[in-house]
Amino acid sequence: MKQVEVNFDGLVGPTHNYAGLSFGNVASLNNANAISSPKQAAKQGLSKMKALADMGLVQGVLAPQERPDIATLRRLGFTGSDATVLERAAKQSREVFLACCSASSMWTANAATVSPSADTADGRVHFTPANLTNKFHRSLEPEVTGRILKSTFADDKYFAHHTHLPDNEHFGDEGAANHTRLCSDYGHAGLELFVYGRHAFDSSKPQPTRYPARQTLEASQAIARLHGLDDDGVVYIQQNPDVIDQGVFHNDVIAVGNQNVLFFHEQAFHEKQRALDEIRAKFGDGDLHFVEVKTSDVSIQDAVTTYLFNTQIVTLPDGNMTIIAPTECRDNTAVSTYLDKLVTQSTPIKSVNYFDVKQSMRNGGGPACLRLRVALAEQEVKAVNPNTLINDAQFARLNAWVDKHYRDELTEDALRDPQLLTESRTALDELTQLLKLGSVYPFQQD
Ligand SMILES: N=C(N)NCCC[C@H](NC(=O)CCC(=O)O)C(=O)O
Repeated sequence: MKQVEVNFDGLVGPTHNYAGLSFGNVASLNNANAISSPKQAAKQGLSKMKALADMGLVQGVLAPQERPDIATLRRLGFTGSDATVLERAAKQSREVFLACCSASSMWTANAATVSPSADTADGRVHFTPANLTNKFHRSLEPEVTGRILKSTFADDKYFAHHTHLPDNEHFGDEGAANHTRLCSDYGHAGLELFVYGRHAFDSSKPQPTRYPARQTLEASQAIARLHGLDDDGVVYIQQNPDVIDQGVFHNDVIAVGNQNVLFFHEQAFHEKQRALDEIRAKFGDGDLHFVEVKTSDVSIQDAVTTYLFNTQIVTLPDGNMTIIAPTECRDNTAVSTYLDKLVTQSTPIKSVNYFDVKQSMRNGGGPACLRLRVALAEQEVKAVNPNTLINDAQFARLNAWVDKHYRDELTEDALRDPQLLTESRTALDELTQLLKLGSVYPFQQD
C-alpha cells in the first residue's frame, strides 16, 4: 500500500437532535425543534463509510461524545443525582440543557486539524483538537475529542497530539473545516491552506457583520507553529466576509481540495487573486487544477442549501477522483447541471456519487463535515487502532450496535428522559469495547 488519505467519519451519537444551536448556520436555525431520528442518522453515516470502504478506500470511524453532558451541567451548578441534574437543567435553563445534549461531535471535520508526516518538522502526524469556542455546545467537545484521537492514533512514534488552543474567541479554531491540503501525491510534502474568517487582534481588517467568523488568523498560525510546518508549505487566506454573512459558516461550505485540485466558488476568498497566485507559486511545478465555480452557474444560496462544496473529493485506487455529494446536489437543477458538466471536463474529477445524509444536512452538516481526513503512510496506517477501521465485519457490528441502542425518533421532551441518559451511556460503554478505545468518557472515569 502506498500513501493514502483515510477519512475518519464521526459516528452519530444517540442524542442526535435539532436544537437550533448554531447562529450563522442556516440549516441549524431553520430546522430547530424538528423531530430527529438518531437511528437513521447513524445508519446514513455508516452507509457512507461502508460505501467508501467498498470503493477501495481506507475508511475509519471516530466515536461520538457522551451526551447529555452531565459533567458540564454539574460544573454549571446543577446538583443532585444524574437524573435530577438533567431535570433541573431542563427546567431552569433550557438553552444550556439543549447545548449539553447535542450530538454535534458527529461533524469530525471540526474535531481537529491534522498535518501529515510529510509536512511536519519531526516527521510525525500532528493532531490539534479544535476548541470550537464560537458555539457553547461545540466548545464542550475538545477534551474528549483529544482522548478519542489519542486512543485511535496511540503510537507516539508516529503520532503527536497537542492540547486544543486557549478557549477564547481570539483563538477560535474550527479544525479541518477551515483547512485543506494540496499535494502532488499524499506522501509528498504538501501545501496546507488555512482559511480564516477574521483577524483577532486587528479590527481594521474586514470581517462579517451579520454572522460570526468562527476561525481567526491567529488560531491558524498557532496550529501551523505547533505542527512544525514550513512557511513555504503554508498559505493563509481570508474567507470572503460577505459569504459568511450569507450562511457560509466554515470554508468547507464553499471550497474543498484534494491532491492537485482546488474546487471553490468564485466568491469564496477575500483577495482571491493574491491567494491563488501564492498557492500556485508555493505548489511548485506540478499539475495544479483550480476548479472555480461562477456565481452565474451556482449562486451562493444554492451552494449553501445543496452543500456542493461540502462534498468529499476522493482519489480512487485507479487514480481518478470522484465527488461524494449529498443527494441535495442531485435534486437541485443548477448544481446537478454543473456537476454533470464538470465530470466531462479535463480535470481529475471523473464521477459523482450521491449519498443520503439528510439527518446531518438538516443541521448544516454535509458529507465533508462528517469526516476528518488523515493522510497516512503505510506504516502509519498499521499503527492506527485497527478496530476503528471499517471493514465488512466492523460495519456489521456497528450497524447492529445502532439497531440495539438507538431510538427511531427524538423530541425535546425525550431528551429530558433520564432513561435516554442510561441508554446512551450503555451504548457508549459497549462502543468503547467494540472499538477498544479504553475509558474515554467522563462517566467511565467517575
Ligand atoms: N461545516 C462543517 N465542517 N461542519 C458542520 C457543523 C454543523 C454544526 N451544526 C450544529 O452544531 C447544529 C446543532 C443544532 O442546531 O442542533 C455547526 O454549526 O457547528
